[in-house]
Amino acid sequence: MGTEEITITGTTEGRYAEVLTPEAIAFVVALDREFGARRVQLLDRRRRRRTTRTDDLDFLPSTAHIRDDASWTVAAPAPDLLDRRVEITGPPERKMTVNALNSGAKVWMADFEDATSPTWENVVLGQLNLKDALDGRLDFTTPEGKEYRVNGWIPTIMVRPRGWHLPESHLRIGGRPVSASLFDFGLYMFHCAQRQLERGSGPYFYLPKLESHLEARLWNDVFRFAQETLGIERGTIRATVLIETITAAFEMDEILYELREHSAGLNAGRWDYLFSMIKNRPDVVLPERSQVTMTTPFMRAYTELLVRTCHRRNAHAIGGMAAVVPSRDPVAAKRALNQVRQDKRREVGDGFDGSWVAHPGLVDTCREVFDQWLGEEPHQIVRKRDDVRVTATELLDVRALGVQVSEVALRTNVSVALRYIAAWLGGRGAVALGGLMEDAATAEICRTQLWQWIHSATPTDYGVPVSAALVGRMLREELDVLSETGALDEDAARRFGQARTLLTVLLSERTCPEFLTLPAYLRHLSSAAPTPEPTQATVAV
Ligand SMILES: CC(=O)SCCNC(=O)CCNC(=O)[C@H](O)C(C)(C)COP(=O)(O)OP(=O)(O)OC[C@H]1O[C@@H](n2cnc3c(N)ncnc32)[C@H](O)[C@@H]1OP(=O)(O)O
Ligand SMILES: O=CC(=O)O
Ligand SMILES: [Mg+2]
Repeated sequence: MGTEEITITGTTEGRYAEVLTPEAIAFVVALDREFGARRVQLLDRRRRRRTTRTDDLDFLPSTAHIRDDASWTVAAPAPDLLDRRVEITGPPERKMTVNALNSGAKVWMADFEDATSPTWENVVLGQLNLKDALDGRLDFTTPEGKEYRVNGWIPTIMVRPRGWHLPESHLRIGGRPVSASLFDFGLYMFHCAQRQLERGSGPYFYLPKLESHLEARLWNDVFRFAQETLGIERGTIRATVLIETITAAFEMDEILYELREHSAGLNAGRWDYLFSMIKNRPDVVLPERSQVTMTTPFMRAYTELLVRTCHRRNAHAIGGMAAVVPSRDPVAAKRALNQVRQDKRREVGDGFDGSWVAHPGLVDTCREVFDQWLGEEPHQIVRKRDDVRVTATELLDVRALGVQVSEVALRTNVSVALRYIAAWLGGRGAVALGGLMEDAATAEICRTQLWQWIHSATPTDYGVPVSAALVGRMLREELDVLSETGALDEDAARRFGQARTLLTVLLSERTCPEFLTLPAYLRHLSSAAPTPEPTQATVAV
């Protein structure tokens, strides 16, 4: 232990060096040495659980005592996480960081997961932007002369590290890539925890894509270790876990329990949840995205259970993303605001304490809805929702949705998956397509639906079943339209070509591939030449 060579492949020069200091790298390496093996075991457990399951999912008998025990609660909220009525999310790209900090939201979630394409540049400079924001050094002027300045008050910052499934291949210990979660978490803790504490806030996190309470336990142990190593009082870190996998929905109480000394509640990560549902129930074909709304019984069961579980443990329940973005066309913009308003009204009525928006233009709408309901109260945790009773059958009830796929739906999934992957390969992890916010979670839905429709030969509304050949033809047509209209320069054409190949491979697998971001990262980003030219640095730690 401790003698393997530490290598960084990727630029470490210029302002990168302010993030990649030997001490910061040593901290990430220490985290990975301590917890890397457990992460690998848990990923293995995920695989075994998925491939060996014969019965339907259910609440765990072994943890019934935790669910039945009414006496425990999570830690009291940190003062600046008491009122979370509107949270904006987005990648910590420099301009968007300024805009998010000026958005007027209560919380900004700086996202290294669904909204970020994990190029070396994005993940390291994202950390730099966070550090600069806390040092008051974020202001800049574009070459066109537009000034970006952070106004006085800024939202509470929460950081979402990448999920347990992803490696960070640019930092290796003895040739083995470190965990991307520990890389993102470790760099932020190292550089920003103390800075946050000095301004009266703290190191706060969102934890994505957990599949079990054992993964929450791992995070809790990571938190303890980090606090102890950095000399920060135990219980300072706060973390909100996204419930966005079907297996985690059965372990909400257990996840809160594992993290209770650091917990800041749960969030309903609806898009990944839908993705997880499609992956875990390949036999049950879901209709197109727009038809599976939050009032669909199995989605409603999940959010109702989430609110009840959180409030019973004095924890915040945070709502999800209405994935529309305001358009420049006034009619479409009004429609988008109405859609967001309706979504937030449902959430606040159900008991959520706050919710997410994807765009600064939606902050006011979300706040108005919550203001109207909450008034001066910071949250509604007193509403215990004892009326809610949700069974395993209700969580899994996707039977009633038997389908026929329309040509429009099929083409939309093809187009969104292709365009999103191409954008991601070019370094953009979130894009607006057809008035909708598309990120890794929504693109995964498109991609897994295509897989599911092909593999179950789902009937279409124009008489032929969905097949690989049909999807292949649509992919070609989509690319033809793009090149005929001159939309693709040489670089974009290359990325679209890579996206098409990747998508074709993913759709032809016999079992539905776990994630698109993992093979995409390993094929295209992990050794991609960063700008400026890569250096091979060996760091002494
Ligand atoms: C399923 C989930 O996990 S949801 C959470 C993860 N996903 C996200 O966080 C997505 C966040 N949203 C975004 O990334 C963006 O809104 C996009 C990509 C969808 C659309 O962005 P754009 O195409 O730039 O939209 P638009 O042109 O309307 O933006 C107007 C301005 O608002 C800014 N802006 C838009 N969204 C955001 C945001 N979320 N945070 C900060 N600034 C934003 C833009 O940078 C732009 O700034 P400028 O006027 O200074 O140039
Ligand atoms: O992360 C959020 C989601 O909906 O997925
Ligand atoms: Mg998600």
